[in-house]
Amino acid sequence: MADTDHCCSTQLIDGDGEFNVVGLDNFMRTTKFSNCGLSYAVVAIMGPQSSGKSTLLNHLFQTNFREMDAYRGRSQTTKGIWIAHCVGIEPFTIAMDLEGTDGRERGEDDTTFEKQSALFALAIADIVLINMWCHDIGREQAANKPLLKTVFQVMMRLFSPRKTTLLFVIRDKTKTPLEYLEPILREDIQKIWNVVNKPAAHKDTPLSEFFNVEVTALSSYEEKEELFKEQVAQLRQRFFNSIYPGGLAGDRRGVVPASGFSFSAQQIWRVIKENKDLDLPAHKVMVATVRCEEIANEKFCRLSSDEDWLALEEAVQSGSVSGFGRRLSSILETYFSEYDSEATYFDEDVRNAKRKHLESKALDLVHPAYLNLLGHLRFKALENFKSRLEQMLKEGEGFAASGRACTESCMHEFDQGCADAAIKQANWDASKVREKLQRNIDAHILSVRDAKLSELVARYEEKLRQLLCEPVESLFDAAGRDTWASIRKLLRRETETAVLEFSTAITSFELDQPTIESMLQGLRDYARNLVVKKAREEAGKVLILMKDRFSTVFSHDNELMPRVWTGKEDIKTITKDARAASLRLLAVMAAIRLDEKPDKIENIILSSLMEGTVTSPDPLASSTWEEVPPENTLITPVQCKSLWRQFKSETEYTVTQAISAQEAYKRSNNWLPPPWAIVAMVVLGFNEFMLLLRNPLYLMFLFVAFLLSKAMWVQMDVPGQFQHGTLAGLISISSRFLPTVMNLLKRLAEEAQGHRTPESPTQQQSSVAFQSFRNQSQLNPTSSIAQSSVSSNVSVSDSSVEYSSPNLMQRRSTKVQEAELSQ
Ligand SMILES: Nc1nc2c(ncn2[C@@H]2O[C@H](COP(=O)(O)OP(=O)(O)OP(=O)(O)O)[C@@H](O)[C@H]2O)c(=O)[nH]1
Repeated sequence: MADTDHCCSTQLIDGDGEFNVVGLDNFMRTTKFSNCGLSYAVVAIMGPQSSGKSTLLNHLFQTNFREMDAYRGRSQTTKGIWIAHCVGIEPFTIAMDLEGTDGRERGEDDTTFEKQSALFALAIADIVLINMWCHDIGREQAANKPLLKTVFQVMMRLFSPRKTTLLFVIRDKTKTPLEYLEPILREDIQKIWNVVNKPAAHKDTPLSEFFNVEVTALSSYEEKEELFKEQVAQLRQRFFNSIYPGGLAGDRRGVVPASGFSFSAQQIWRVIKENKDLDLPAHKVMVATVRCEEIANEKFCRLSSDEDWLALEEAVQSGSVSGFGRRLSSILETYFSEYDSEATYFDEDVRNAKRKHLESKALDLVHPAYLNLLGHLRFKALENFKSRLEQMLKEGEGFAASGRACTESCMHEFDQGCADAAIKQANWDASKVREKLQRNIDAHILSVRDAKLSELVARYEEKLRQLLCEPVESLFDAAGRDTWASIRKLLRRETETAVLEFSTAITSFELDQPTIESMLQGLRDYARNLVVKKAREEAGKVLILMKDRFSTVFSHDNELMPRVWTGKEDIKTITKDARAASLRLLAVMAAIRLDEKPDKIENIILSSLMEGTVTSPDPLASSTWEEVPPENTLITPVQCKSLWRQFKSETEYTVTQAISAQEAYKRSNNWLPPPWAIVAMVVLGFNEFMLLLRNPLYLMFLFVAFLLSKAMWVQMDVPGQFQHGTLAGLISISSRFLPTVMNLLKRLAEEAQGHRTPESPTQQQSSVAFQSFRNQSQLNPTSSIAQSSVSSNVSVSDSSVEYSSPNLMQRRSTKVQEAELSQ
């Protein structure tokens, strides 16, 4: 199919009824017809074949429709329907040249091209020129009669006619003036209208309801060409501003916007060809629907690939973007307003519905970026909150006040960010993200608060631990009647001080009263548990403590001086006292008495174990103490009993040792021979005694020997050495002094012989050792005594050393040494 047979005209529908979509689109593009909106008019011409239709259009609108060559005779030249742009006429006007009618009636068959094209022209055109020969007016067999009948009949098939202007152009007018011709023509038209079959709804509808009838007459183009052109030029003027009120098509209805013209024309022709009724209002809605959708889709596609939008979307991926809302609003506005301007002339309801759809799609497209941005804003606000809170807390601000201030500032910043991100086209709701931020902030505050409070609690717990543990341990070490009272007092004092300080420290957290109470109670419980734990620890080593107590009492006198078992001591009483002291310690350790409730544990223990009072039933044959709840019991009565047995068996050795030491001491002090031996010595040695008295040299020798013996006696602590038995004493003394004495005697012998030989290295060493010992003795006269005292005490408390812990041993040794040194 040829698109453009003439340079400016386009075949819209060919002789076979094929619609030239490409040609029409090309026409619309080249003439920029699509941009005309509603400001355009369509002028169609119909009439008998070779009645000069193309000639008239060409002269009227400066178009170039093909005309018949007059010299080649009358034959049909125009096939199908052609269109052309009427250059120079405002508004944009399209001329439509229809194939000529053949002047014969074809019955009621609507499928002929003649009727189809007539219906198409009536549905599309605002003005229809009916070309007719002047001599046909008033004639019964006029060629235009079937044409008019066709026009009126098809008009009935349009549900809502467009009020088309029918401009009757009388060709080859005679001298008869138009004033005479027009009424005859109108009468002819009315007659035809009257006989046309009309639907019941339009039975009495006047012609004027459907048509504006205008009549004009032109002289013959062939015979009076100049006059013809003059009249055509005048007629042309009537097509200027034809669509405005008062114009040829001033009261037209149901115009399809120019951008929908192509689609509309195609659809109309399709419906006509399918021989269906042409519901113009429905068609208009359909055209609007299709076109608005097309426009909306096109806008959406362009928005999706808009460079500004893509840049914005990318920027939002990596962080917050300032001015997001303003920039996005502007981008969206561009496409929405383009849609509005392009769809403005389409059916309002359809247009609005499609706009909403476009908005919804566009907003769906950009909404993720908005959410992304809100995510950044939320993250940023939360991070700012964290750092600000930390800073304020570092500066010493109160916790709750800092939390409030930081929350307020960060939420305000977030709100500002949201306002900046908001777009004009939608009322996006940031409240969910805001709530999430608030939740995040609250959770952070809570976690920081918990951490700070835990830190504070730990600090006070550590403080309590330091204030309570050692003093409590020390009180247990010195366990006595007042131990638990002292512990209670200590616990109360330190706990209340700590609680007071702690409650002041947590004021800035502005906690609710129940929480404060629970925390303070927690601290009190902690302190109490510390003491309980310590008490359990000490109770766990009660046997050692008892033995330690026993040793302390047993091995020291009332002035805490180490005992020397001289034989005068009442070991039985001392043992009893020491055991009683140990049992009192056991009684102290047997139960926790933090609640100041009196009990009879000490009485029970002392009477049952110490005094051996037998009562029935045995108060110690139980696993609970009377008046003491099980959780406060540290050592059950039964355990006390078994501990006592173990204690007694383990301390027995100490007592035995003490008795042995006492007997040894007695033996070592009783060194004089028996009286009968002394008498025998005096009787038998009388002569020798007298010899000594008579010889002063012997007397002097005896005196010197006595002094030396005495010195050695004292120096070597001979009685002390013999405390452990005679043999041990002899070995100890001989091992210490024999080499020295031997050397001394050797030297004396050598000197007596007068042979002074050089000293051997061994002799030199011995001499130096002897000298050092003497010096030491002179410098620290007590050291040897102290040494011997310590060794004696260690021997007494052997058993206690065996069971005591190292520090206890050290403590004991130190105590003993100190006491001895001060002595
Ligand atoms: N008598 C007379 N002849 C005319 C007039 N105008 C044009 N013609 C002649 O009529 C013949 C047909 O002219 P067209 O303009 O081709 O007529 P048409 O109606 O377009 O023809 P089809 O499209 O084939 O139906 C030509 O030879 C014209 O010169 C006129 O006003 N009077």
